[in-house]
Amino acid sequence: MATVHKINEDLVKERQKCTFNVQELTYLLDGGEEVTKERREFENILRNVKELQDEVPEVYLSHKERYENAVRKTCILQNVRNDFEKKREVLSPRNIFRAGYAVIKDVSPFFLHNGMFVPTIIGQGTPEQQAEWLPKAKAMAIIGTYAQTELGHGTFIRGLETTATYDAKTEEFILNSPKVTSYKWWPGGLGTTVNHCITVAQLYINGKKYGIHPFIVQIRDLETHKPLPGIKVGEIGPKMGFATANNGFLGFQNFRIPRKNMLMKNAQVLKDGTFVKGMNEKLTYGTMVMVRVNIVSDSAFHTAMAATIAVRYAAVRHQSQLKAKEPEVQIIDYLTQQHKLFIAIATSHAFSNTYTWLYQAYLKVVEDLGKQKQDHLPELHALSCCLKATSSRDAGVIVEQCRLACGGHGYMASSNLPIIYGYTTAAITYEGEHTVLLLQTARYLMKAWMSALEGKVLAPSVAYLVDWLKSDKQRWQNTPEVIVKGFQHVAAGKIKDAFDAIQKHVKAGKDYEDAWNLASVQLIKASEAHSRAILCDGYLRETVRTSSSVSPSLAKVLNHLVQLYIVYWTLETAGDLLVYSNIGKDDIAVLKEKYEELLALIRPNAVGLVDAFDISDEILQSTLGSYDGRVYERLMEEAMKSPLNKEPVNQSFHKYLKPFIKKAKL
Ligand SMILES: Cc1cc2nc3c(=O)[nH]c(=O)nc-3n(C[C@H](O)[C@H](O)[C@H](O)COP(=O)(O)OP(=O)(O)OC[C@H]3O[C@@H](n4cnc5c(N)ncnc54)[C@H](O)[C@@H]3O)c2cc1C
Repeated sequence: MATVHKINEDLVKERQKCTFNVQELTYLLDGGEEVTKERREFENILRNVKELQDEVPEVYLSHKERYENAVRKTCILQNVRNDFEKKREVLSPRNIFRAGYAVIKDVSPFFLHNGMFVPTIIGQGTPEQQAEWLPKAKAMAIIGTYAQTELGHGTFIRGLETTATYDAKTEEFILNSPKVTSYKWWPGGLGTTVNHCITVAQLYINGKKYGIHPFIVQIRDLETHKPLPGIKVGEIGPKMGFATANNGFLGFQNFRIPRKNMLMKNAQVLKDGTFVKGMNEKLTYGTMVMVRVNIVSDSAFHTAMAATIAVRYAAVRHQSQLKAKEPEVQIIDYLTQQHKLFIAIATSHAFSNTYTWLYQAYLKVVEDLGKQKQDHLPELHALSCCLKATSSRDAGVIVEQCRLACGGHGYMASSNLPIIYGYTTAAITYEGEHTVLLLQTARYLMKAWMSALEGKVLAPSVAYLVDWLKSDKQRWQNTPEVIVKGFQHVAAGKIKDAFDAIQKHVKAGKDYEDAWNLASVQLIKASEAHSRAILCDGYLRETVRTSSSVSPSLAKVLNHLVQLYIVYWTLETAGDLLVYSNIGKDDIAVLKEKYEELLALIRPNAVGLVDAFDISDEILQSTLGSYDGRVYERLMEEAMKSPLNKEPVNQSFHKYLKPFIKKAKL
C-alpha cells in the first residue's frame, strides 16, 4: 500500500480558506457528477496496476528504452480500458485523454491511432469501408496513424509529392515517393509502432492529376512487423518534446494497394479508372475541424496541469520577507506571483467554456451536413482555426509562465513543467500551423467584412461587424459586457484596417495575392483580435449561463475568474482599445485597481481552484505540484533516483578526471 504522508501545513490552511465547494466545481468542469465518477474510477484502477509504476523514472532511460517502455505501458492501458468498457459505458474521450498522462509522462506512440486514424476512417470512408476497417481499428487489431506531412511540404498540402497512380488492369494504386522531399515526415507512431497508415497522396489516372486523396495503406507485416517490400519507414529522431510519440518517416517504391483502399466518401475512382468528383469536397473538413476543436480542450487541460503545479508550489514555497523581522512570505502572497498564476486558472476555464459551446456548434454542423446542409460550415471552420491557434499559443505561454513562476525548481524535469511545455507548444504547430490558421480565419473575416458593407446578414460570430458599422462607438463602461463590446470594436477596427490595406495595394496596381501578403501582418492581428473577442464573449456568456445553476458561493468565484480574464486582456491590449474603442485613460486606471482587487478576491480560493481541476498526482507527475505539498522531500527522493547517485564515485573520475587533475600545474 502506498504510504500516506502528512499534508503540508500551508496547503491545509489554504484549503480551509476556500469559500466554495471544490467538488461542485470539479463536477461542473467535468460536465457532470457521473463523468467525474467515471474518471476517478478509471484512474483509480490504473493507479493500482503495479506494472504501470516505473522503477526507473522515464527521464533516465535511453531513447530506445523510453520508447519500449511507452509501448509496454500503452498496451497495458489499452487492456485496462477494454476491461473497464466491457463492464460499463465507453469512457469519454476527455477522460481517456487525461488518464493517458497517468501512464506515460510524455506522448503515447498510439496517440494518432485514436486521434486521427480512426476519425479519418469515420469522416472519409464509405459505409462499406467503415464496415471493413473500423471494427479492426477500434479493437486495435490494426494500429494506424495519419501520414500527410512530407519533408518538403506541410502547410501547402496541394504541393504534396507522394503519388498514387491508378492501374485499371489490376485495379490497384501504385504509391511512389519520387524525391527525398516527398518522404512522409512527422506522423506519430509511424517510426516503429503502427502497421497501417492513412497516406495522403496525389492521385494520377491515365497521366492526369486529380489532386490529393487519402488512402489506407498497410505498411508492416502483421506477424513479423517488418516493413512490406516497397516501403521504407523509420523514426525521425529526438525532438524538442514528444519523446515517446515515435514520429516517423515513410517512403514508397512502386507499392501497390487495392482500389478499395482509397477512402471514397467524397471522390471515387471506379474500376475502369473513371474519376467521380465528390458532391461536396468540404465534407473532408469535418475531421480537421473536430481535431482542432479538441485541441481547445487539450489546451484547457495542459493549462490546468501547469496552474495546479505552480499554484500549489507557490503556497508551499516561502522566499524573502515583505517586512524586516517578519517570517518569510509564501510566494503566492507576492502580487506579481498572483499576476502570473491566476490568469493561468482563468485561462483554463476560458478554454473549457469555449470548448463546450464550440463542440455543440460542431455537432450541429455534422448533423446539418448529414442533411446536405452546409450553411454553418464556413463559420465553424473559421472559428476552429483561430480558436485552435489562439488557445494552443496562449497555453504554451501560460505553461512557460508557470515554469518561470516556480523559479529554479521549475526547470527540474521532475517538476514536469518542461515536459508539459514540450507537448503544449507542439500543438501550436501540428494540425495547422499557427500563423497559417490565423490567415485562414482572416480570409473568412475579409469576406464577412465585404458582406457587412453590402448590408447582408452575417453569421452570429461576426455579427458584431454589422453593429459596428451601424452605430457610433458605445459609451464606455467598465463592465464585462461593455469591455467585450470593446474587444469586438478592436476586432472590427483591425478587420477594416486589414481590408483597407489590401484595397490600397490593389489600387496601387498589385495583384490581390501580393496585396494579401503585404497586408498579412495586419490580417493576423485582425484574426487574433477576433479570437480574443470570441473567447471573452463566449466565456462570459457560458459563465452567466452556468452561474444560474450552481451554488451562490461557486457562482461568485466563477464570476471573479471571468472578470479577471477580461480585465487582464483589457490591460494587455489597452493600446488597441484606446485606438479602436471609447475607453479612456481614466477607465484604464480604474481597471488596474479592479484587477488588483480581483487578484485579492481570488487569492483565498487559489488552491481550492486548482484542486477542483482534480488532477491526480499520478497524472501531474510533479515534485512541485503534488496534493500533499511534500515539495522538498519529493525533489530529494527524485534526485536520489539518478543513476549517478547509485555509486559513490563515478568511473569517469578514475578514467579522466584524476589524470587531468594530476597533470594540473600549480
Ligand atoms: C509534434 C508534431 C507532431 C506532428 N504530427 C503529425 C502527424 O501525425 N501527421 C502529419 O501528417 N503531420 C504531423 N506533423 C506535421 C505538422 O502538421 C506540420 O509541421 C505543420 O502542418 C506545419 O507545416 P510545416 O512543418 O511544413 O511548416 P511550414 O508550412 O513550412 O511553416 C514554416 C513557416 O512558414 C510559414 N508559412 C507557411 N505557409 C505560409 C503561408 N501560406 N502564409 C504565411 N506563412 C506561411 C509558417 O507560418 C511558418 O512560420 C507534426 C508536427 C509536429 C511538430
